[in-house]
Amino acid sequence: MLQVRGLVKHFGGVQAVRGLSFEMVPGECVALIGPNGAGKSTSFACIAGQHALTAGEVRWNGQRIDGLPPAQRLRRGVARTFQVAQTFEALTVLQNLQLLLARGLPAWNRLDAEAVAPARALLARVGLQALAGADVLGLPYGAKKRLELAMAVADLQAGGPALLLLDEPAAGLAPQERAELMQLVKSLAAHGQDRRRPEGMAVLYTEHNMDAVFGVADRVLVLMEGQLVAQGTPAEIARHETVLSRYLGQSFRVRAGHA
Ligand SMILES: Nc1ncnc2c1ncn2[C@@H]1O[C@H](COP(=O)(O)OP(=O)(O)OP(=O)(O)O)[C@@H](O)[C@H]1O
Repeated sequence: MLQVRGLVKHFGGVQAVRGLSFEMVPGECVALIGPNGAGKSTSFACIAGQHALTAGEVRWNGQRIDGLPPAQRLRRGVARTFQVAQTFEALTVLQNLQLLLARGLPAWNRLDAEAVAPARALLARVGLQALAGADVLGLPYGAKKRLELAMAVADLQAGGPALLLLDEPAAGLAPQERAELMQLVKSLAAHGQDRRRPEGMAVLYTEHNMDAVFGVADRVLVLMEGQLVAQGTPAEIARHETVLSRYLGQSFRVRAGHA
């Protein structure tokens, strides 16, 4: 279980996050939304370990993870994607994944034998099997976003409860590609990457595009001015007066499917 308690983050005099608390469990897909400057990125970065907290704590399975370096967070089953894919562009899609699964360059010589089967399985899971041999450099943007996701999941191969943190996973995608990628995200939350995680994984993502929230997330957290003003199912959030009047607006209220 992820437990965020009383998370506060100040940048000098700027109170970016002012006491955020929530919990989530594996199998849940939770979206963190809110207007520009609401504190989404800062909250995400605090949970993902990029920023030290001003106050509060972040626990995963009962243990504090705020302040832990990335390698230790990964060992506890906490991985994240970055908006800009951190790939080796001169290598193929398959080689990038093999490299991650073999845990780094010193293992390069034994890559083929040990990591090719899990790398291929993961590529199939994210719908990239046809591009396994393609160089990352020339990959279409949508495929890069899928590879980004696969690489974050590859970090979680060890098994055990997993938390996947996704920073705007579908940013920059056209509507059809966005919808397909978000269904993949939802499926990873519900079912995990393979049979070793039947309970699924906890997936927390930030998002600006409401199509990637409603119809995808199990639960939505709405931040405004650094505070959680609402949380609930998409249907509850779509009816929430404060959220509608201060963020989503009248046009959202009347759009078919969201009301
Ligand atoms: N590194 C920083 N130094 C100083 N102030 C910052 C820093 N990062 C964020 N802030 C401020 O903290 C507040 C929250 O910003 P944050 O980027 O977390 O909001 P957001 O909800 O992610 O916004 P957006 O949707 O525009 O990305 C803003 O007032 C922002 O200017």
